[in-house]
Amino acid sequence: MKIRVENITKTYPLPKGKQFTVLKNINFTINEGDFVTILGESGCGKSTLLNILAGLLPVSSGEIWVDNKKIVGPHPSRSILFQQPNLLPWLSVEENIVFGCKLRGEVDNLRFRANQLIDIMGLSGFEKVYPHELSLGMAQRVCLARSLIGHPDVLLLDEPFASLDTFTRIHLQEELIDFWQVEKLTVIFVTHDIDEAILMGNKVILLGGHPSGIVKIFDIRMNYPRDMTSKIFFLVRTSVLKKFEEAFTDNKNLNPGEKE
Ligand SMILES: Nc1ncnc2c1ncn2[C@@H]1O[C@H](COP(=O)(O)OP(=O)(O)OP(=O)(O)O)[C@@H](O)[C@H]1O
Repeated sequence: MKIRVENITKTYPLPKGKQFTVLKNINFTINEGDFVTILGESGCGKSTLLNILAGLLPVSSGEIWVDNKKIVGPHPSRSILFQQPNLLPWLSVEENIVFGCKLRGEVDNLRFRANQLIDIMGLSGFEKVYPHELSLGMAQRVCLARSLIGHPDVLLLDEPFASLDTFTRIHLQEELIDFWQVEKLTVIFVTHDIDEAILMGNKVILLGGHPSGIVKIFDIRMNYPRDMTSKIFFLVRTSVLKKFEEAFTDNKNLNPGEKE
């Protein structure tokens, strides 16, 4: 399964007939099994791009293809995880995890799969617990389990660990990498954290400019698990930062809030 993003532009309507173009002429390809991180400064349109890939937002122009099918809306084969946990408060941990599958009637092996994920996510013993009794990190693990239970082909994550403490974040980053390697998922992960982008992605798509375009796509050829203190990590980080600074300098005369 291959995702082709062909020349997409996204313009938001503003009051008084004005428009704001956030993304312009975006082209890239994601291969099956890639772990792609989308990196860029706050407000550059990362969430917009992810929501478009999820089929939750329409493009203004351009097309996105999954194999030979055009994305025209959301689909269970593309699962999305947001920054803040969004569990249903009246359902327990296990009920939250299986909720979407039950709704779609995908009940084969559901309990087995739920138990597997509960185990992998370190939630054993918390199956009957309700969301208000969970820490933020645990709630996000439940959301991750919920987004994985339907065997999605593509997992889309919007800064999923940004609000977590350092230790929980490191733990969940490791778990996600392990899961991606075992299940051979395609992952698209939005972050504004350069270290997280390089730590996790085999490809880093750097966004920049106003409106945002692709500054560069980096192939990160480092083995997993990656070591942030290694020399190679430092060198990759430096080259990503350099590109980001070049893009920023190229655009510095533009007003970041420029509206059309
Ligand atoms: N519905 C909307 N209408 C108008 N403008 C919007 C809308 N949604 C987002 N924007 C604007 O589009 C730009 C990009 O927003 P987006 O949330 O995609 O950026 P981001 O890179 O994900 O930011 P962050 O890292 O802070 O989450 C911002 O300037 C935002 O204000």
